[in-house]
Amino acid sequence: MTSILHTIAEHAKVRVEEAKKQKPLSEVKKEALAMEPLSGFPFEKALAEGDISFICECKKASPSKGLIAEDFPYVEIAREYERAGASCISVLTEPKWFLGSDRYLQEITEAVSIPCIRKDFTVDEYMIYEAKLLGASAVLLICALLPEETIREYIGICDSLGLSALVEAHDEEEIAMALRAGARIIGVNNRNLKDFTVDVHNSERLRSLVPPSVLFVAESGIKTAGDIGVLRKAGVNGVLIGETLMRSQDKKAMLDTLKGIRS
Ligand SMILES: O=C(O)c1ccccc1NCC(=O)[C@H](O)[C@H](O)COP(=O)(O)O
Repeated sequence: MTSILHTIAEHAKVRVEEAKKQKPLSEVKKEALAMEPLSGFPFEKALAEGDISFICECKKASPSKGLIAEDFPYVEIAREYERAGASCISVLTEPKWFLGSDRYLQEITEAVSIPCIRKDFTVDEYMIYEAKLLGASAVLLICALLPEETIREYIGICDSLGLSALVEAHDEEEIAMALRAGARIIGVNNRNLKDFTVDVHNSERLRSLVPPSVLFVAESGIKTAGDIGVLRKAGVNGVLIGETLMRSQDKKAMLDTLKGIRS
C-alpha cells in the first residue's frame, strides 16, 4: 500500500529532477563544496548543550493537519523563536503538503544566528548540497525512506560539508538501522508517518535503545509541560515542536510554559 510518506517522497524525486534541469548536480555540488565547511557541527553542538534543547519549527501546513498558519511571517516567527531561547530552528521546505519553500529556509538562515535544519524528504544527495547552499546546518534523513547504505553515504556527504544529519526513526528496527549507519543524532518520531497516529510516549519507550554517545531528539505531538517533563525524565537531549508553537500567538510565552518556567 502506498503511504502518504512515499507519495511525498515520490514528489520530492520529481522536484529534484526539475531542479537538476535548472542546475545540474555537478554544479550544486561544486558550489556547496567550495563553501567553507561549517566548523564544529553547530546543530549537534546546540543539541548537546544544557538541559533539553528546543528545536522550534516553522511549518505553515501539514498533511495531517492541513493549513496550520494562514498568516505565516516566517522570518518574524524564526526571530521570535531565537529571542525566546530556541536552540535550533526547523524549516519545512516541502512545497506541496507543507506549503514550505527553499526561500523560507534561505531567508531564515540569513536572519537568525542559531542553527537551522532543512526539514524535507531527502531522497537524493542533490538536496543535501542544496541545503548547504541555503544556509542550513542540518538535514533530515528518514529511515523509512532510505536504505541503510544510503543513510551511511548521505551522512558522509553531510560530514564533508560540516552539516549534521538528523536520522529519523519510528521503531526499534529503524533505530538499529540508524545506529548501524553511523547516525550521531537520532530523532524518534512520535507520529507514525504511515497513518498519522501520534503517541507522545513512543520516544520515551524507545529512549534506552540509543546510547548516550548519540544525541536523542523526541519529535512530534509535544503539547504540554507535562510532555516535556516525561521526556526530560527519560533523558532526551532535544525536542522538536511544530504545531503547538505555530498555533500560539505568543511563542515565547508558550516556550516558557513548555519549559515549566511559566504556568
Ligand atoms: O506532520 C505531518 O502531518 C507529517 C506527515 C507526513 C510526514 C511528516 C509529517 N510531519 C513532519 C514532522 O515530523 C513534524 O513536522 C515535526 O516532528 C513536528 O511535529 P508537531 O510538533 O506535531 O507539529
